[in-house]
Amino acid sequence: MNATAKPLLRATNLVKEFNIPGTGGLLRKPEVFRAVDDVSLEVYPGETLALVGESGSGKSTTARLIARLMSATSGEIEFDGRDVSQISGKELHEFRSDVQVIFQDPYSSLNPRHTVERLVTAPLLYQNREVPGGPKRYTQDLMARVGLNPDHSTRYPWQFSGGQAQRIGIARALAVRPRLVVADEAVSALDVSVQAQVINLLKKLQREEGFSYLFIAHDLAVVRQIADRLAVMNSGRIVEMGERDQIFGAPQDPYTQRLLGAVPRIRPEWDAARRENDRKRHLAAAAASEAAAAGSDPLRKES
Ligand SMILES: Nc1ncnc2c1ncn2[C@@H]1O[C@H](COP(=O)(O)OP(=O)(O)OP(=O)(O)O)[C@@H](O)[C@H]1O
Repeated sequence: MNATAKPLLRATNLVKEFNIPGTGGLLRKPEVFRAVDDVSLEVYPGETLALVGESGSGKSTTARLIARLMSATSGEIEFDGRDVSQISGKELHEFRSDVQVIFQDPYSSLNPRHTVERLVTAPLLYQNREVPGGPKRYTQDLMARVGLNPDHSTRYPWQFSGGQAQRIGIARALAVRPRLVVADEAVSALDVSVQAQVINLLKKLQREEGFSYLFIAHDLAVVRQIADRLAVMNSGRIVEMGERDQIFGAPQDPYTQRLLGAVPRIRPEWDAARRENDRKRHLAAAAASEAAAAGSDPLRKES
């Protein structure tokens, strides 16, 4: 990375703690679990920073803090030189044009009752922004850009395959011309061949638009194809950060060495439980995102 470039995003000493019910009976006090523990990172204009680590290492929570879908317990987030850690209302709306999220499961993050046209133009309409050329034309142009048939703009998400539905999610993220796209396991649910096509699409769109990615993934083969730099997370902390080739070629931290040496395998039943858990969390996050775009601040509702 160019040492003189200014970061687009800077997160400093981010901490997120969750209260979890205590074990051992009703009278036990809740315990505090620190999911994100003093995370600092920077994302530069036009680059892809991949956040990698095993399941539960805190990647998604970090992504949500950065996208302001969840409030941090402490720490700071600067976007384009401005502190956005505490913004709300109109400022938070504006921030949502700059930072968009693509979720893992398009079927649960896209409202099944809305047509592609409504889904794709909603972020603009929420922000009272004009839809250039009108909703239909704008949607169709975006659909063509993400490799979907523009004639299908009046269809619903469930009428598309998984890979196509994820392209709708990508089109929706692009509709507001963001400067940072947070891709949270955006290709993890797709078959390998579809995955490769969507990764190529994500790279092409970045070349065309010049935005940055914070790319959350546990699959190192995927990360290798897309990342410029990597930040490796373990138990809520970043244990190593650097250029992709340097980390893949000569990982320094023992955890990174283990991660690269043995991609963790999980039993199918655990995977199913994890996906269900993911699905619920993504639904909640998508609802929070829609509520935020619609004008209410989801952070106020958070316990
Ligand atoms: N709302 C919540 N309440 C309590 N604990 C949570 C909550 N969200 C996440 N966690 C916990 O925080 C830890 C980090 O979760 P996170 O989803 O950020 O990890 P991850 O690296 O993205 O893993 P995965 O790929 O499985 O989602 C996990 O132990 C998770 O169970």
